[in-house]
Amino acid sequence: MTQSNRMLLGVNIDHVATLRQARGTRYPDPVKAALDAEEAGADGITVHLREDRRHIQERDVLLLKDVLQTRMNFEMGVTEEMMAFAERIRPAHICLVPETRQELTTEGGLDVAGQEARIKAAVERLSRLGSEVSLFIDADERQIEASRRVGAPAIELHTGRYADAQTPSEVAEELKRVADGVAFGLGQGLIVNAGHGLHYHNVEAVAAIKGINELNIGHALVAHALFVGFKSAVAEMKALILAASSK
Ligand SMILES: CC(=O)[C@@H](O)[C@H](O)COP(=O)(O)O
Ligand SMILES: NCC(=O)COP(=O)(O)O
Repeated sequence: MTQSNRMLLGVNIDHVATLRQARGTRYPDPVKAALDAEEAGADGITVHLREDRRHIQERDVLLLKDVLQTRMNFEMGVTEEMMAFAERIRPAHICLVPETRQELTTEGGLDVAGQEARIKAAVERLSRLGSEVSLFIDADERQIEASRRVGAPAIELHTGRYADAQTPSEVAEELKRVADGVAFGLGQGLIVNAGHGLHYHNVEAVAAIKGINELNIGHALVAHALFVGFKSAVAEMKALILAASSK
C-alpha cells in the first residue's frame, strides 16, 4: 500500500469464504473472487486468517500467494501461530488486528499504546520479511503516536464507529474523528489507510478525506455481488471512491 496519488481500493474477500464455510462446500471460492476483483480494478486483496478459521483458510492464502497479480494484505492477530504463517507466505502487506474469538466482527482497534513492547517486537519481526506492516487502530492520537513509536510505516483507521453511527450528528462526529486521525497520522509520517463497515452509501464521505492511501472494503462488496456479480460490485465501489477522492 505504498503512497499513491489516487485513493486505492483493497478488496477484502473474507465473506466469500464465510458463505463457503456455512455449508462446508468447495464454493464459492474466494480465490476466484480475488481474481475477478483484480480484473475489475482492485488495487490489492485483503484476507483475514482468523484464529477460529471462520472464513478464510490457510489453503486460500497459499493459493492467493501464487495467483495474485496485485498484492496481498494479510490481516492477522498477534500470535505466534500467525507470525510463523506470515513468515511462510511473506505477504507484501501485513495488517496486525485485534482478535476476540467470540466477536461478530473486529470490534475495535488494536491497543498499540497498551502493549508497545509486544507490538514493536512483532513489527520488527514481520518487517524483516520485507512486508509493509500496518496496525489496525482506532482514530485516536494516543494509538497513532504509539504506532509510530513501534516502527510501523502504516496504520489502518477503523471506520466501524462511523459506519455504525445512527444520527446525522453522530455520523458527522465519527467522520470528523476519522478525518482528524488521518491528518494526525500523516503528520506523524505514517501511511494512512482506513476501513471496516464501509458500503455504497457511506463510502464517499470517507473517500473525500484527503490523504487516505487505501480503503479496505469487504462485507458490502460481497453482499452487493450477490445481485450484480463480483466484478460489477468492485467496479461500482471503485468508481465511487475515485469520484469522491478526486473532487
Ligand atoms: C480487520 C477487519 O476489519 C476485517 O478483516 C474484518 O474483520 C473482516 O471481517 P470479520 O471481522 O467479520 O472477520
Ligand atoms: N480492514 C477492514 C476490511 O478489510 C474490510 O472490512 P469490511 O468491509 O468487511 O467491514
